[in-house]
Amino acid sequence: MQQPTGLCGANNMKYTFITIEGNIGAGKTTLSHLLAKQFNARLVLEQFADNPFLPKFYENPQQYAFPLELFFMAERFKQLKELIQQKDLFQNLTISDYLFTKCLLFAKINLSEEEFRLYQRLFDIMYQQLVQPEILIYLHAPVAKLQQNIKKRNRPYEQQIPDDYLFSIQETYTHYIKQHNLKTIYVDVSNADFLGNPEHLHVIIDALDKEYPEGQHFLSLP
Ligand SMILES: Nc1ncnc2c1ncn2[C@@H]1O[C@H](COP(=O)(O)OP(=O)(O)OP(=O)(O)O)[C@@H](O)[C@H]1O
Repeated sequence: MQQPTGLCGANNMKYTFITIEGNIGAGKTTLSHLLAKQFNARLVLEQFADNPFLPKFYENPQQYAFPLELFFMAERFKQLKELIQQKDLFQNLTISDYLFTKCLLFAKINLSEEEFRLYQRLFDIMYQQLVQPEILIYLHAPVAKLQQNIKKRNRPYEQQIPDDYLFSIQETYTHYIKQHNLKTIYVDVSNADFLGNPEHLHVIIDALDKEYPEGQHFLSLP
C-alpha cells in the first residue's frame, strides 16, 4: 500500500544526496520541491535567474557563451562547496536540481574547442573538491513536450530556443550518463503531472526505496 504524503520521512531513506536532472523545461525544479517536502530534505536549487549573461546569451550565443558558462560554474561551485561545509551533509537528505557536471555538458555544446579546453581545466579542479550525489533521477521528455513546457512558463528569453539545441542537450546528457555508468533512475515524463497526480509522485518515492546497482534503471509513470 502506498504511504500517504507526509508520512514517509527521511528516517528510512537510503540516500543522503539525490540529484534531479533533465533538459530545459523537463520539470526538475517542481519534482525537487515535492520530494524535498516529502522527505523533509534540504533543497539546493539552481540560481539561473541571477546569471546576468543568460538573456544576452540567448540573443547572441557566440559572444556571451564563455562568460555565461564561467558564471554558472562559479555560482554552482560556491553553492555546492558551501553545502559540504555544513556538517550535517551526511546526516540529512539533500536534494539538488542540478549536477555540477551540467556546467561541463552545456559548455561542450556552447563553447569553441579552445575555450572548452580551458573551461575543462578549471572544471576538473573544482569537481575534485565537491561531493557527488549517490543517485540521479533523470527526467526525459521529447523535445516537442519540452517546447510546450517552455512556452507555458513563458520566460521571455527562452521563447526562441531552437529544437536542435534541446536535442543536443538531450544527447549530451544521455551519452554522459551511459559513459559514466551513473546510478540513474531514468523517468519518462512525457505525460507526467507530479503536482496534479499523486500517483506519479509516489512512483518516484517508491523507486527511491529500492536498491539499485550502478547504471540506468528505466521507470514509466502510470
Ligand atoms: N551551463 C549552462 N549553459 C547555458 N545555459 C544554461 C546553463 N545552465 C542552465 N542554463 C539555462 O538556464 C535556464 C534554466 O535552466 P534549467 O534547465 O536549469 O532549469 P529549468 O529549465 O527551469 O528546469 P526545469 O523546468 O526542469 O525545472 C535555461 O534557459 C537553461 O538553458
